Amino acid sequence: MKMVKVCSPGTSANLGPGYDVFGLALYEPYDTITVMKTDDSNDNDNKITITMEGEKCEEIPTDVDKNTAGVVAKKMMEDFDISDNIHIHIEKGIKPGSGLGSSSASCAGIAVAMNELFDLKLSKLELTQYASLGEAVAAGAPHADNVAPAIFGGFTMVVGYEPLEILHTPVEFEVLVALPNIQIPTKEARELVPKNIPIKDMVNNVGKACGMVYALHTNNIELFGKYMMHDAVVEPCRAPLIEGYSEVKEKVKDLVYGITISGSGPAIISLPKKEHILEVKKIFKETWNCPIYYTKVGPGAYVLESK
Ligand SMILES: Nc1ncnc2c1ncn2[C@@H]1O[C@H](COP(=O)(O)OP(=O)(O)O)[C@@H](O)[C@H]1O
Ligand SMILES: N[C@@H](CCOP(=O)(O)O)C(=O)O
Repeated sequence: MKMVKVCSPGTSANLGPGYDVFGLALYEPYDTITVMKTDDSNDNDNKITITMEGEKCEEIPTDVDKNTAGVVAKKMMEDFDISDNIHIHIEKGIKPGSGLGSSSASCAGIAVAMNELFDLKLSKLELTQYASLGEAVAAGAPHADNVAPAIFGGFTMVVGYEPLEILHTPVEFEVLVALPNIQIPTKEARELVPKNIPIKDMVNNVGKACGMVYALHTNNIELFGKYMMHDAVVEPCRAPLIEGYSEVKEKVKDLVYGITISGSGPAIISLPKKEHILEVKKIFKETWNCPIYYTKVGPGAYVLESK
């Protein structure tokens, strides 16, 4: 095999009270990652080269140690004694700094592509472990709540980091996502998260997060959305970064099942009530005049082509 092309989804992490734990894979937007064996060796005698096209790609480093895909590919090559030269091409469909797991789509996509190209036979958990190394470069911490759904698809919970433990539930529902035209680097947004929290906020978040899992397993989207809106810890610190968000949340709270900041923002994820979709879209458009994705929960990264 000489090349593999993978589709790697955008993801929405946290979902309110599930900071660094909950994540959802989306059908749209997505990145496409191609990795190919090459005979070229470049000036730095580096075995990996990277090119990019698409959403704001001019802002993303192509240096192997700074690009999230490069970091993951390099570590996999070291661990499996891979001596081929490779070239990675990323078609960026997810704007960086979006809150839709742009950096992690590249991490997850390259892990899946390398696994296929070199027939490594890694499990999804092992792929998630490799992919989270790339997140450390983008966000300053190897948080796995984006890479887990990007690999497993559906809804995922990172129930432990050391060792990494993921629980996965396939779910089916629609989401309406607004992507306001600002960029919020995850690294900076993580600095706003309080280092200590009052016990009552911890009790609130654990309670609401448990309620969301119960709601998923009893197919109760209404309950899931209701609890998703009640993060007492992280959302209050980040909401001021997104102009208009608090007002929009108030305006649409009865028109959707739930609404919250996606990841570290600025994307906003909502669970729409079918009969109010147009009204909610209009409110998003009037406030942010920005791209809107009406999509649904989707699969994890998958191979599009290999030859
Ligand atoms: N392959 C990549 N795709 C996207 N961003 C990358 C990539 N490699 C490095 N980065 C860096 O990661 C940061 C974007 O990640 P992040 O702030 O987590 O945004 P998002 O919420 O969209 O994932 C930017 O500084 C970007 O330059
Ligand atoms: N749990 C992380 C999730 C960041 O998601 P992203 O899509 O903004 O990268 C956080 O909230 O910092």
